[in-house]
Amino acid sequence: MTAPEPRRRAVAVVLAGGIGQRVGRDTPKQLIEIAGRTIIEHTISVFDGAPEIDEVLVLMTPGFTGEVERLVARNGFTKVTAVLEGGATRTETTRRALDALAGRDCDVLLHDAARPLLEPHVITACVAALRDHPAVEVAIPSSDTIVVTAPGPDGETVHDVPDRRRLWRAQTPQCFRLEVIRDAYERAFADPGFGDRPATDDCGVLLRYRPDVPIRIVPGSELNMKVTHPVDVVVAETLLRFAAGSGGRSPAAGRDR
Ligand SMILES: Nc1ccn([C@@H]2O[C@H](COP(=O)(O)OP(=O)(O)OP(=O)(O)O)[C@@H](O)[C@H]2O)c(=O)n1
Ligand SMILES: C[C@](O)(CO)[C@H](O)COP(=O)(O)O
Repeated sequence: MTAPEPRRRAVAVVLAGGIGQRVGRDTPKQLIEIAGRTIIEHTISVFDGAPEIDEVLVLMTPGFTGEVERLVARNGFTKVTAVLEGGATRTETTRRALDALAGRDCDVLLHDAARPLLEPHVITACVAALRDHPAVEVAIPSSDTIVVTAPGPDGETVHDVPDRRRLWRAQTPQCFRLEVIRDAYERAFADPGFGDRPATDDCGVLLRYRPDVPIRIVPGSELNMKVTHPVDVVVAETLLRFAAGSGGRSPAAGRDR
């Protein structure tokens, strides 16, 4: 019997380079305090405490890296090796992270700082899936019907209603063998047409520039919401307090389509 291959080093990248325009506060939304800690502290804490994660890299909004370094020191997050400045878009922030890891032999888990409710079992499933798959996307089946629109004479009109059984909502982390996602990003940034259609996630960049690489789905969770709009701050706070008071029992249990 052959021994299983040792797993590669796993680096979590916390993407926190945004300003949180839609939440509309004076400071980046990842610095909003909910349930006793800032959003970014909740997020880093999940990775810092995950046995499968060897290292955490944080990309923060320019002007706020010192603030995050203070939070890292205050919490004693031992796996954080660097807090770097993010770029002007999420994609540029990802690229900076990938450049910082150039030449390393590792897997990378790219995660939105704005998803502070990530559950440890999802990280476990992602790292396990990376043993056999070069790319992994965390997603949940869509419980809403999704419609495709087209511009009509009086505004947007419904053009198509795709089969919901094949529709999923992408979350993060999105996880890759480093060399695979670095290659996709190099191709993307060399393509003058890359900016024509904004890339909203990293698996989308891989699909577009390395369509030969299959992307494996790992089930996410309704709990792993993204704090995007003002109401999400209230929802995330409620869920975090519930999770803290329920001994880890997930309020997302019982999800269905
Ligand atoms: N230049 C950017 C923009 C976004 N992000 C990060 O990507 C994640 C998802 O992005 P989003 O929710 O859109 O955050 P913001 O860009 O901050 O929000 P908004 O679009 O409302 O300004 C967030 O953790 C955000 O900090 C990033 O690292 N660098
Ligand atoms: C990556 C992502 O969270 C997957 O759902 C999402 O696309 C990020 O979008 P945003 O507009 O940058 O928040």
